[in-house]
Amino acid sequence: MPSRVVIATRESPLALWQANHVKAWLEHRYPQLQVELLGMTTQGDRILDVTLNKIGGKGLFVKELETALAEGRADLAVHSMKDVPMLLPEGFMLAAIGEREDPRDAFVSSKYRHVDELPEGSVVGTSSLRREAQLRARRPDLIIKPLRGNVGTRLRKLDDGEFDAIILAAAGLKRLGLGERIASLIDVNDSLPAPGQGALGLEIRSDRLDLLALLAPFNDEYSAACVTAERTLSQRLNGSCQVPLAAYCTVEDEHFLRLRGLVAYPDGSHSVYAESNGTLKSAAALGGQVADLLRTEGATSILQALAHGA
Ligand SMILES: NCc1[nH]cc(CCC(=O)O)c1CC(=O)O
Repeated sequence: MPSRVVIATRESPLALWQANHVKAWLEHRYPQLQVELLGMTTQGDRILDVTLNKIGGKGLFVKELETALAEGRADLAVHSMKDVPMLLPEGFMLAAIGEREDPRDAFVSSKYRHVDELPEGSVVGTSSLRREAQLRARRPDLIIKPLRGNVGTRLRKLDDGEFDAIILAAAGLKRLGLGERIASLIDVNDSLPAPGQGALGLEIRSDRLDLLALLAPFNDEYSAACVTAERTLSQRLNGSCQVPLAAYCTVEDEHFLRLRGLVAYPDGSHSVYAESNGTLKSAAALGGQVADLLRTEGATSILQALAHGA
């Protein structure tokens, strides 16, 4: 067992909170272990002026961290599972997926309590095609404008009056102690969450078996099964940030999984939905099954239309 571990982390307040959360867990579990953070700025943090969807998506936030692992400057990286590509590069693996925080999207506004209270033509900030599509389906009158930056930046833009409301992940706000900014939590059936939303994952180099044993107890069996089902669904449909795709899995009565999936046109005009149940042990198969159901319902034509710039 190592005597010291270094955690590679982005330097946004949320990333630092998450890295410190894992550091505290390690120190509590292994009192002899020395734990340090290695902060770094990723390409995704640097390019703030372009909508991420257009420039390569999720990988931008994890690549620099993986380089630090590859070069031995750090031992593990802590990620929001929502930002982790389904296929990790050769030589890397997830050692554990922790217990999930609230997976819902949050409606944030100081003027209105709920999406339904927004007057016609209100301006809502989100850069997520998934959130946009589901919001437009319910409220075609809203004006949806892009919103980038870390959680603090996004809240500042709301406070500056650029938007009447914004949509953020509840998990990030709660972790940062900003839960009081949530006007209301959006029901998962109105805004089906992104694959992995609210869950933390620990990434290591595949050859670090010593770390695997150390980190295994961080894994939460239920959260890991759900995130596996959601991410498999996404992968089977070639999901990425460019695709308005939602996948949300819950554990029903302790040993059954219920996986819901949705693919939608960003303009909210049309969407397909599917769900199915499976066992805890067959999470990946369940992901594949719901992906197949979505294809049967017409997901492929939506995805093709989007790929061709519709
Ligand atoms: N896309 C950025 C991102 N990645 C993870 C979270 C929130 C925390 C989580 O889902 O674990 C956020 C912010 C947001 O979507 O509001």
